[in-house]
Amino acid sequence: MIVVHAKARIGVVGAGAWGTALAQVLSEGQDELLLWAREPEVVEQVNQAHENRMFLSSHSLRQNIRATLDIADMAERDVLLMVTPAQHLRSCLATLPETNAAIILCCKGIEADSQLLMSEVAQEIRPDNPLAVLSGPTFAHEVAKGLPTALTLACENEALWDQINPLIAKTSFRPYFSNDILGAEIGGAVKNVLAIGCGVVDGAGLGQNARASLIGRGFAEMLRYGASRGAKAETLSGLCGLGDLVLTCSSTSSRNFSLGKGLGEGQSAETLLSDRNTVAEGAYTAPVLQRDAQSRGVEMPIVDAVCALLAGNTDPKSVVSQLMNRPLVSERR
Ligand SMILES: NC(=O)C1=CN([C@@H]2O[C@H](COP(=O)(O)OP(=O)(O)OC[C@H]3O[C@@H](n4cnc5c(N)ncnc54)[C@H](O)[C@@H]3O)[C@@H](O)[C@H]2O)C=CC1
Ligand SMILES: O=C(CO)COP(=O)(O)O
Repeated sequence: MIVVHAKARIGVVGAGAWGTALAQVLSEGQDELLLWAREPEVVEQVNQAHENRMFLSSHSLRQNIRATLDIADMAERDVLLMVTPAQHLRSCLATLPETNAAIILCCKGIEADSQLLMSEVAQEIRPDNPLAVLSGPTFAHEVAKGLPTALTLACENEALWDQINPLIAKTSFRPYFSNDILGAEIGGAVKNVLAIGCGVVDGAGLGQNARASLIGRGFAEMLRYGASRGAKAETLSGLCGLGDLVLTCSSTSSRNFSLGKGLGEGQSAETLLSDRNTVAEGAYTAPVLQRDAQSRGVEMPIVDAVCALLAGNTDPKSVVSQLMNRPLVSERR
C-alpha cells in the first residue's frame, strides 16, 4: 500500500502537449514536479526558459517544474503520470526504474500488436503498482491556461482514489471518481477514431446534421464495443466517453478532427501524417479497434468507414452513400 500525502512527489513521463499541461496544473502547491522529456531541447527550454515551445508554445510554465532526460530520476516519485503516445507506453514503462509509485495512465489508445488497452499493458509490465486512469474532455492548451475542466479519475479501488485525488484536484481541475478503468480507457480510445470521422464530415462539407448523427451513432458503437470488453455504459455516458466525444468531434483544436478534416478535403492520410511531431492517436487506434471489434462480433460501421478512408481505399462520397444505405435497423441496436 502506497502512502500519498499532500506534498507527495509527482512525476510526469512524457512532455508533449498533455504531459506539459498536466505538469503545469499539478505543480500548483508542490515543492517540485519532475517532468521526463525525450527531447534535450525540451528539457533545456523547460528548465531555463520555463516553456515548451516544441509541444505547448505560448504558455509560461511554473518554475517548480524541473525537466529531466533521464527516466531513472523517476525512482523516488510517489505518483507517476504516464503521458506518452499509446504505442510507446510499453517501452516507457519498461525503462522506468524500480518503484512502488501509483501509476496514472493518461494516454488514449489501444496497443497495435497486442490489442491491449493501456491498463492491460501496464499490468503486464508493472503488475505490482497501483493503477489509475485519468481521462476526459481536456484540450491541453485550455488546461495549461487554467480554464475550468472536469474529468474522470478511474481507480482500481476507492482507497487509491482517496489517496491520489488530493494531488489531482485543483480549483480549475475537477476529477470525478470511477472504479471502471476499462470504461475510462475505451471512451478515450474510441472517441479519437470518431473524431476523425467528424473531421471528414466537416472537410467534405456534409453539414451539422451529419456531424450530430455521427456523434449519436458513433456513441452507439462505443457502447457496443465497451460492453464487449466489460466497460460500464454509465462510464461511457460520462466525461471520459460522451464528454470527450463531444469535445473532439466539434473543434479543429483536436488533432484527430483536423486529420479527418484534411481527409474530407481530399488529402491522403500519408501526407497528413508525414512530417508531424504531434500524435493523432485515432489513426493508430482505428485499424486495431476494427480488428478487435470484428473478432468480438461487434458491428462498428463508422469505425470501418474511418479505416477505409485512412487506408485510402475510398472517398467521403462513397462512404456516406454506403453508411446511408445500410439496412434499416432499430436505433437501440
Ligand atoms: N494534447 C491533448 O490535449 C491531450 C492528449 N492526450 C493524450 O496524451 C497522449 C500524449 O499526447 P500529447 O501529449 O498530446 O503528445 P504530443 O502530440 O503533444 O507530442 C508527442 C509526444 O510523443 C512523444 N514521443 C514521440 N516518440 C516517442 C517515443 N518513441 N517514445 C516515447 N515518446 C515518444 C514526444 O516526446 C511527445 O511527448 C496521447 O495518448 C493523447 O491522446 C490526452 C488528453 C489531452
Ligand atoms: O484527447 C483530447 C482532448 O480530450 C485531445 O484530442 P486530440 O488528440 O484529438 O487533439
